[in-house]
Amino acid sequence: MAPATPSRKPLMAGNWKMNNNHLEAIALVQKMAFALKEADYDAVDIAVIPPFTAIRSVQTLVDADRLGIQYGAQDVSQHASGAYTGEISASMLAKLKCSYAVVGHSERRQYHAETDEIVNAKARAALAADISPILCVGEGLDVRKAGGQVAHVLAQLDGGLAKIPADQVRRTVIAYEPVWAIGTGETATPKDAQEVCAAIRTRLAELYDGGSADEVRILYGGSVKGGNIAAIMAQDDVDGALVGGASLDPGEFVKICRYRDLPV
Ligand SMILES: O=C[C@H](O)COP(=O)(O)O
Repeated sequence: MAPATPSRKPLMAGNWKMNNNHLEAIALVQKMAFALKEADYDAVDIAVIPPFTAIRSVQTLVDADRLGIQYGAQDVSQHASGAYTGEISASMLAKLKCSYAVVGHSERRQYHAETDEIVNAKARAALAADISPILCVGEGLDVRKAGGQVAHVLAQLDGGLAKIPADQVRRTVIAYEPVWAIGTGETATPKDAQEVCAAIRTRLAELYDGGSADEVRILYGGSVKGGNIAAIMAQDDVDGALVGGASLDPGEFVKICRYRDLPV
């Protein structure tokens, strides 16, 4: 597919998962902000995805210091409001000025039995609140070994994007995260990542149109670190990364954001 265009500004999103209380979150964002320069924000969208309990603290810090760091949530309810104990609605996240909500992360699919239908409802709830969903897709090791990764991922994509119109898909971010590469130290090769990300973009063009497909950012996730990000970002259809473990280390995450300075 076509190489990245200026309309696809790269996105580096740090998914902290269940790490960092609100005080630790403030300290981590302060360290990142101290290291990041204006030119970094110009080149790349940089986001942190803290636990719900830390979002308000991150917002306060970002607002007070006028930081260029964006932020989002790790999940969002499919419901608008009501008797859903423990859930957080998209409008609540919008009130905290979240730019993103991760939906369908493999850990949610695996430990909370989230289906493509639920993931789709969450993505639509986020979009209705003007929040960009980061829709995660990815195959397990058994599927990869059988060579079924593209079919598996495209089925998740079709399900996750159901009833989302073209004007909204442009604001959606897709994250390709092979489950076998998450937190394992195993990274997909750049070629593996490109194969699936290119297939995702081709499917977007089939479901919508070439223009929309060209605008959607497709991230890679799975053991991304400073040592492998440059080669991953050199792939035509990879527009950024959803970073887990390495995003907890401000020095490493800033290095990832500055992938252009690293050798491929
Ligand atoms: O959301 C992030 C991904 O699950 C990747 O996590 P990881 O970088 O720790 O492998």
